[in-house]
Amino acid sequence: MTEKLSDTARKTTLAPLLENGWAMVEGRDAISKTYKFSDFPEAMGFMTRAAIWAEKWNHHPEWFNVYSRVEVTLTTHDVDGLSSLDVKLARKFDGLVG
Ligand SMILES: C[C@H](O)[C@H](O)[C@H]1CNC2=NC(N)=NC(=O)C2=N1
Repeated sequence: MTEKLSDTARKTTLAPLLENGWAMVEGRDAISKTYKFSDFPEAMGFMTRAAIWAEKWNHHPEWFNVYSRVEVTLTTHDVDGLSSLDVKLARKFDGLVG
């Protein structure tokens, strides 16, 4: 059962992401990050690898791509806000580029 992130979890698990390029989305309980790549194939490579994890975990990003830029927004629609699944996916996405 997915639940909204508790205040404690926000301090312990969300805070490090917010120091690593993720930001709260204004007016929503969601986080976003813009990844920059060298070109379109690199951006698509990231999206393809990210999509495999999203599908595996049944947790899907909202995202927008233009050429080498990928803007990712994560939130959990089922709880209308952030959950541990968003933290898990954000960490995975950062790991794919790291
Ligand atoms: C029915 C299906 O399990 C749900 O719609 C899943 C799919 N992917 C999802 N992705 C995200 N980001 N939030 C959800 O609540 C969600 N729910």
